[in-house]
Amino acid sequence: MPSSLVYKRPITTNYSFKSSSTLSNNAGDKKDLVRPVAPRASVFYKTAQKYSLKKPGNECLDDLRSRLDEQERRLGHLEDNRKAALEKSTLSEEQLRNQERYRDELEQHLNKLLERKKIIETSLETTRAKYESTKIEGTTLTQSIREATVEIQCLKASLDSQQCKRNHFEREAFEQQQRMDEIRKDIETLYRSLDQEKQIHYQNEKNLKHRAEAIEKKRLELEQLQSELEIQQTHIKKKKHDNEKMCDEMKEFVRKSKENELHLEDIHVKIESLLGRLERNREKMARIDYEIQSLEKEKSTLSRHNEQLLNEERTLEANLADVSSKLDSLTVEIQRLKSREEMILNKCKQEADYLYDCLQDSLQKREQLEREVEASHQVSNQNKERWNTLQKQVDELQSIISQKEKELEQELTQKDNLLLQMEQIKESISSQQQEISELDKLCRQDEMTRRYLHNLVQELKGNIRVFCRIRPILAKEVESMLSDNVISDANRLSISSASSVSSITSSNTVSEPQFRIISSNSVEVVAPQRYSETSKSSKQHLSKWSFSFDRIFSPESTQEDVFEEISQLVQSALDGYRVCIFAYGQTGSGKTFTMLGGDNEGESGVIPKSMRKIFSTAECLYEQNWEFHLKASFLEIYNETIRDLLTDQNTGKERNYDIKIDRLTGATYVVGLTVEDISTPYQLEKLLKKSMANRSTAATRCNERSSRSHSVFRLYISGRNKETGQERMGLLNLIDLAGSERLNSSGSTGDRLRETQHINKSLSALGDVISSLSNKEKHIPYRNSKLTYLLQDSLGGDSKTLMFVNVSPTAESFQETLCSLRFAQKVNSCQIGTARRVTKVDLCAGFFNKEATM
Ligand SMILES: Nc1ncnc2c1ncn2[C@@H]1O[C@H](COP(=O)(O)OP(=O)(O)OP(=O)(O)O)[C@@H](O)[C@H]1O
Repeated sequence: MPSSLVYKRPITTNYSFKSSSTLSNNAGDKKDLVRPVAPRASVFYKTAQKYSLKKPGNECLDDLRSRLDEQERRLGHLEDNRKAALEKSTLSEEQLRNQERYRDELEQHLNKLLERKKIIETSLETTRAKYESTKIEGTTLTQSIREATVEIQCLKASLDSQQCKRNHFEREAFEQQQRMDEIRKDIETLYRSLDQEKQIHYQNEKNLKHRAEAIEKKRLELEQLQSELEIQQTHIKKKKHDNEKMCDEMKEFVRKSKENELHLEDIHVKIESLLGRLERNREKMARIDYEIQSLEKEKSTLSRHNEQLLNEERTLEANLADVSSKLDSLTVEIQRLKSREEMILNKCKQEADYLYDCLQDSLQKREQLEREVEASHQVSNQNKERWNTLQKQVDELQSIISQKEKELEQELTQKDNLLLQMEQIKESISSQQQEISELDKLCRQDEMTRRYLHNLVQELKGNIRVFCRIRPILAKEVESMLSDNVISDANRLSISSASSVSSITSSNTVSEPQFRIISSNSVEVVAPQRYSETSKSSKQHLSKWSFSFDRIFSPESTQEDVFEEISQLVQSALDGYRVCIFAYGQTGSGKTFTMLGGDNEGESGVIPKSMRKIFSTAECLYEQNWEFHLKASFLEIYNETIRDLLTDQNTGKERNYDIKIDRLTGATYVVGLTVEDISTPYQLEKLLKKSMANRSTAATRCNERSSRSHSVFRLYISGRNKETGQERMGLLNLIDLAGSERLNSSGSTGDRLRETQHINKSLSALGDVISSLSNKEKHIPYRNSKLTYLLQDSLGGDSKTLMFVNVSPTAESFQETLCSLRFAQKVNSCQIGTARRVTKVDLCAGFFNKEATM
């Protein structure tokens, strides 16, 4: 509380609120509300200070005063605000609400003040009571109290006046509120009307635009129609001849023009309605212009639009005038076309007359045609008769067809029967196939029995057999006979080939020996005259000898005949036997020819033919699951020395090949000898050529190609049955022995003599071995020669041996022929045990391993 409190006393008598209209003008009179500080009050306050009136009642009064001042200020402020609100016609509701709030607050404050006044009154009464109770206080104090009560009364009066003011203010506020509401409503209506006007304006604008667009479209349509009219005009000009079409088009055009007229009338009506609307819009726009100045611009634009529309209307009217003028011209054209149509009608009448004449002619023609039809009826009757005959033929053909169909059915049934038969045949074929397979099995069994029987036959025939082959007289031998006057006429000789003579006629028996073949195994040899004379002189009286062998081949016998007989032996080698075939005879008797063959084609000998037989049989047996492997070696024994005919290293120096015997198997083998695998006949041919090239030959007096050595071809055959597991080990020895002539007849000396001695020694050793075997001696002299030692495993009880005794038919060779035949006779009389098949022991493998490694 300030020490000098300023009290602003309100006017109690002359204070009154001015009206809102006057308030604004008398804003400066607000100062009148503040009055100078009353001297009595200051005295009161001074006395109050003096008496230290710092009591609750004084404080409240001060507080009340300050509040009253504050209220006065607020009221003044409110007054100012109200004036401002009044000045501002667009006072917001918020402000009004604030004012109302302020008014409410003021009311509340007034209520509070009244309450506090009551409180203060009560407090004053209490203080008064206190004053009275204390009595200490002076009369001034009571006076002051009275003044205070006066003051309070003043305050009450001021409060009353304030209440009056408040009521007046409230009334003013209510009136203001009412005015404000009215203003607000007016503003709202103004806004609404503005919006409506805007909408109407926009709508009018849109309508105007639409109308303008429609007018534009119509204008374009009119232009298009105009162009169409022009096109139609040109079309009419071009197609004058087509009247009907033109008329239609014209009608169409007229119709369209009428439609256009109607369209134009519609447009006129629309334009009129638009004008009415425009008028209304103008009125509206005038009203809007009156109300809103901003719409004036739009009004001007609308007026411009109106002007444009008016212009368009004028142009449309002008177009319409053009169209109407064109219509007039078109009507003129139509009239012209009508006149043309009349002309055409006249022409048509003329044509009708012409056609009538033509009709008359056609009637005449018709009568003529009717006559022709009658004639054709007659023809058709004839055709009917013909048709009937054809029908009969057709019936006959149908009967034939039905007959054929029956035949076809029969054939079909036959076909079915045949099919059934085929099925039966198929079944029988399958059964036959089964039978064939069974027969195959039987065949294999038969093959087994065949081998057994073949072996038995071989055994019955004897394990060593002798075939005698008499070679023919050679061409060169005939020439020498002629030159020597041994024979006088060459025509008596039957020449079988360029190089040989097959036979000599009986009249020639004087000078040449004769071989009279009694049967297939016996031959009678008649000595030549020369030999008979010498034998008489030497007291030998025999002139003919008979010999029996297993088979005798005449000079006419071919290589095939010979091989046919020995092929069974070759088969034995495949069956697992050891077979030994050798050719014996003097030089030039045909040993090499028999074993290897001649120079000409078709003269292949035993060795190549045996190989072919073995290959073909091996192939056949392959089907019975037999697999064969062949290996071959080729050697010669020359002067008791072994030479490898398959080696490439013939340096000229003789290498000593030793013959060994495998103790386990009894097989002989040559240590270090070449053994080659043979899988094709070509390989064998190559091998034979190579061996022939390596074979040593030397010309002798007897035969310029005489071989002076024994050649031994050994073929090792190992076979195995994949199915049964059976194994067979065969060995085929094919030996071309050296010439067996005696020393006296060969006339050899030196090296040739030594060769002959070795040959004779080995051949006599062979004879000894055979005779020992035949005599079943304990000791068989195999070791006496390299040949017998080598053939130890193939000459004996376990092997099959065949000896060819080759003889020459010449008189010069007769002595040697006799010797050979005698030797062969001895061999043929030998019985050398039973052959045994090698099945388990790998004889060939023993040969291969040892011969190849040592
Ligand atoms: N059966 C035959 N048919 C035709 N010509 C044969 C016949 N046998 C042998 N010759 C011919 O007789 C000649 C002598 O035959 P080959 O050379 O075979 O006798 P060889 O006994 O082998 O003599 P060597 O002991 O000297 O070898 C050959 O020219 C041969 O062509």
